[in-house]
Amino acid sequence: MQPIVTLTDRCRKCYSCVRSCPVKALKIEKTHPEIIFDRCIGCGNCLETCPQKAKVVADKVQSTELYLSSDEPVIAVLGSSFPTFFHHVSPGQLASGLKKLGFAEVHEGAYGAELIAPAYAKAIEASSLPLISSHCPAVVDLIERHYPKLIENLVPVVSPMIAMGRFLKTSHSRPARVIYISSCIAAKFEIQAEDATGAIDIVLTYQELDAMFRARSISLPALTETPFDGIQPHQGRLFPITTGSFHALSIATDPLDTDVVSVSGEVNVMGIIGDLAATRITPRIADLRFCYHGCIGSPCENREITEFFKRKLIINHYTKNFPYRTLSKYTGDHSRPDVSRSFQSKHVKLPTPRGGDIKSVLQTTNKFTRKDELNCRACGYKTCREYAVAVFQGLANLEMCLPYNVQKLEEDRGLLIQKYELARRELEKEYGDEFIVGNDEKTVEVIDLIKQVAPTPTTVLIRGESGTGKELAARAIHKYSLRNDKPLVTLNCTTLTDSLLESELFGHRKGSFTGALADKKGLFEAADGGTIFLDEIGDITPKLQAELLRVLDSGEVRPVGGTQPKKVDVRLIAATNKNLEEGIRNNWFREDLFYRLNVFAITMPPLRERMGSLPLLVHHFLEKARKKLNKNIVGIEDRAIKAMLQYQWPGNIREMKNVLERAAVLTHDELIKLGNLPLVFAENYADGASELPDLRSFKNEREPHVLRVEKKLIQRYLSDSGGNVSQAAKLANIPRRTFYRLLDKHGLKCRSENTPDN
Ligand SMILES: Nc1ncnc2c1ncn2[C@@H]1O[C@H](COP(=O)(O)OP(=O)(O)OP(=O)(O)O)[C@@H](O)[C@H]1O
Repeated sequence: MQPIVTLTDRCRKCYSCVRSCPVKALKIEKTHPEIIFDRCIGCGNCLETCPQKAKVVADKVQSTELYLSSDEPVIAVLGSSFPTFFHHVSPGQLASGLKKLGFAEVHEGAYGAELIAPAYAKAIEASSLPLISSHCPAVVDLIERHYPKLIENLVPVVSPMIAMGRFLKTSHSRPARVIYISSCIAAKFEIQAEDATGAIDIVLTYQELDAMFRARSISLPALTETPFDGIQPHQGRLFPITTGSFHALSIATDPLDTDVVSVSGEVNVMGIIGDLAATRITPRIADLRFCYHGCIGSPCENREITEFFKRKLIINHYTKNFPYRTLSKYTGDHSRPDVSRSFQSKHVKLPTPRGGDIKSVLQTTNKFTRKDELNCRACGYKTCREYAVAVFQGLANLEMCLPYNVQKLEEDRGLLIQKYELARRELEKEYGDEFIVGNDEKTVEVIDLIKQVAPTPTTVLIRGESGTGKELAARAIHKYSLRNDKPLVTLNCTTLTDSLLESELFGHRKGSFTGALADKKGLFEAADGGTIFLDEIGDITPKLQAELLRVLDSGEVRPVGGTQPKKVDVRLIAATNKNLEEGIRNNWFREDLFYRLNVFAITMPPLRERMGSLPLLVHHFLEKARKKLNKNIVGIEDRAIKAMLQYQWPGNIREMKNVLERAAVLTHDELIKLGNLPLVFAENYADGASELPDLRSFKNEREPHVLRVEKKLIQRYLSDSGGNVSQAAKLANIPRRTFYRLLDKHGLKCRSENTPDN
């Protein structure tokens, strides 16, 4: 497992980590920036700067506990900055706490600096090249991964931590585990490096150790002191503070000496590395530490006290004496461990952009001239060009450019407003100011019910066959309710899958399922204060039925993947053309939900039961068609209305609306004629004509017969021509276009220009 992990659900893509990463070791994935460990130097900046704490140190407490519960002795080594983190207790109390946790021995890591000091002296003596200290693992990684040219300048010696590990492991006759406790994130990476593996088993942070004490209810201030077990360090204790490494490593310095430089902190280190790489400077030794103020300034250090106080604590610790009972195995005539180390290039070359590549990325993000390059750094890169290179190399993506995104959002917003406006106009056309048209007994009854229930908060279940005006009724209820200044949100439950429907209704939290890229409000929330209309309620699954029932009972919605419920004030209107009672009997609809919905039921009568309103409806729909088609239609002939009255309508009013719209399209007159209606009307009309004495006239009676003969003739020509329309038209001696018109008029189709199917 890598030492740093990303908690993707916490990430809010603010790019703080990208901004703070000195080597741009982050690749932007869909939901979060992911660390590219081949480039990462383990400086821990991303941990420190993430406002959401989405980047965290991989937990090593569990693996430590596992070692502690094994038969092997486990040795604790306290990093040299430990007095700054555990400054409220004495070193002896800390040692007692560690023993209570089960550690067999406690050592000071500062001794490691003393172990490597002679090797440093030798290296400095022998080298003709400017040397770079190799005790800071972040600096080593920086050189190995990003400045391989400087590898030969690294002091070929391990860090104090690895020296300690090697020392302890070689001093033990039987296998022992070594846990190093420090504030250094890079140390967690260092123990995985090929040339350093095996010396240290786990690097724990001070915070992790503190958590172990708390988990076991060990109160350090209440403990009596226990002596340390290793060799007591001296000047090594100064190692964590700036320039302290000179004392610790016995490097002679003089303030006037430009041959020895000591630098700490990212900006200074990056600067000096640049100078060294460009051979602008050639000191004898450059002592570099990536953290500001040295090892007491690392990301996992105690942030509650200042660096000045920490420095004082380290110096106090250096001058103080505390109990040590050095085990004999460490004092004997043992050999010093091998502290040599080699380094290799771990540089991964990224693709280099060519001439036009950068320009094309810049242009994609609306940067056409130098002036357009704002270099605002919101993406995390210093300049737009640096960012464009990162996009080209696949590290960054276009979404990261804030000015581009703002502009895009503005444009999208404009487009959405346009689309919304179009959709609104369409709805307006469809339902608009329209109220339920009709003066027959059943329609009047329905209108009365609507007027009664509308101003109340009662849930309404609208039932009726397809196209009988259920949605129209729902809109009327909302319109006449006290909520009409708030939204009416409608949803057709058949159009979505179960899971999408759930998230559509109740919303979802980011990451709750694939594709949930951000938090989303559900329709219940969108309808807060208003009305929600759930059409085709009979189509929702039992799981969703249960959830809906819960919402209706509690008045609270819980987004998918969320834990916090939210109160909503929504009036529910549901509609269905299904037989819900049958659903209860056959177990596809919950009885409790049915009663919850069926508080007030309105059944929309089918058209066949509203024939008294047919003339009114006809005029209403013709008026709509007139507006829609922008055609001057003044009315409809009596015969057509009578034919419509005679027709055996199913229940669907929409069908009648469509018949009239089609007629309005076909007519060349200002008047809709019987002939403009589908043939079946004329045929029916003829069959029932005897019942309509006032319509008897030669002309009226002749028309349906003529139509029938016309249809038969067309069918015969088609059959004689083997279904070929051009040939059929020739046989009939009429233009092809006229033949096609006749086919359309009689509802005839030619099978791929072959045989008629009617
Ligand atoms: N009484 C009426 N007055 C005016 N227009 C009506 C009437 N009844 C239905 N309509 C019109 O018929 C069409 C179908 O109505 P609506 O969509 O409300 O029916 P529905 O029962 O909800 O249909 P579905 O079952 O297909 O969802 C709409 O264009 C509507 O305006």
